[in-house]
Amino acid sequence: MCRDTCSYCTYRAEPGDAKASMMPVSRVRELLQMAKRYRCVEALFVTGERPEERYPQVRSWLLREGFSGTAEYLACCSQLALDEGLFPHTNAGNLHADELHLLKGTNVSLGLMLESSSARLAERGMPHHQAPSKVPAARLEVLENAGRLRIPMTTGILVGIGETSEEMIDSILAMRSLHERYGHIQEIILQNFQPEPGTAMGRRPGAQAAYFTRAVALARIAMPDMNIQVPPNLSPDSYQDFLLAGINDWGGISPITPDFVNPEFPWPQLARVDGLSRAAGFELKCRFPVYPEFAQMVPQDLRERMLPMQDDCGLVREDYWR
Ligand SMILES: O=c1nc2n(C[C@H](O)[C@H](O)[C@H](O)CO)c3cc(O)ccc3cc-2c(=O)[nH]1
Ligand SMILES: C[C@H]1O[C@@H](n2cnc3c(N)ncnc32)[C@H](O)[C@@H]1O
Ligand code: MET
Ligand code: SF4
Repeated sequence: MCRDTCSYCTYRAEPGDAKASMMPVSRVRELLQMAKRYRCVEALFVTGERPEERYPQVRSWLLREGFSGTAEYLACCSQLALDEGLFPHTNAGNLHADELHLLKGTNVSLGLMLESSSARLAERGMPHHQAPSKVPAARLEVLENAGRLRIPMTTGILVGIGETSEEMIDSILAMRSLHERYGHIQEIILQNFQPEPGTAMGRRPGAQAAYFTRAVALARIAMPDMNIQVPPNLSPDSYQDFLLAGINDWGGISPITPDFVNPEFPWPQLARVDGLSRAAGFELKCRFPVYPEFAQMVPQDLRERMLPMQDDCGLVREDYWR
């Protein structure tokens, strides 16, 4: 559940919908244990935006479980992940500075998509009209607070939701400026919009492949040293285009859970991603949810947990699982 209503989102639910529930902590623990058995490294926590502000049912559920809000619940889940030997990365939308500070204690990095720097997309008839958290000034403020708190951040844009190409370019430059000011953007995701059945934008065309690939190339040209990710499940036929355009990251692939944000898009086989990356001249490696060059921003107790699994480059040791 979520206090926002983005026109492209199939993830959010209203109380009473079949899929509307917060995952009980016991279920979270179960999934984490399964994830460890499947050799996962990262636990990605994603929630709606402050659902307790909109729905009393959510607030009472959280209180019954012993949490003052979604952020406390996520801090608890993140600690469980650490206890099971996984490394948490949380994206709960806009968080207050005290909540960012709380989650920095258990997360090696946090995520918040800028989506777009265009305020026009929040006007009537546009995808963010009913999503106050997606007003660019609000998102930029959270990303700046994260910079002041020295939290390694993953951000990104959603491409093809009705922005003009000028607005798409401005969004790339806005992310670059953030990083120039605070030096905390560890990674940028370029996510292509895919229409989800049943949503307000369900009958719109998805991001055009050529336009999206050009956005990727522009991001690479604007930020030669940035880590740039395209999720592999949303464009299964264009891997080599993205590699040529300049990405160096495929994001997470889960062996145990679907992509709850785009449930129609199955995760690819690792062997296929590996094979296509290799054919384009790249080597697929396993990373932690914090890039090595940002690890010094991570609290020392968390950093120490990574040490036994790390190779000389700060990536996950190839022989760790043998
Ligand atoms: O590296 C990240 N990947 C994130 N991803 C990317 C994910 O790995 C997938 O590649 C895409 O969601 C594909 O739909 C998310 C996926 C979700 O299903 C929901 C939220 C996110 C948010 C992040 C994030 O904060 N950081
Ligand atoms: C978790 C992230 O998933 C993205 N997201 C939400 N809905 C969609 C969709 N229909 N298609 C592609 N990406 C989407 C947003 O960018 C959000 O921040
Ligand atoms: N609700 C948050 C956001 O839109 C987290 C991901 S969307 C499922 O930023
Ligand atoms: S994309 Fe995130 S903020 Fe928007 S409705 Fe979905 S869960 Fe809420």
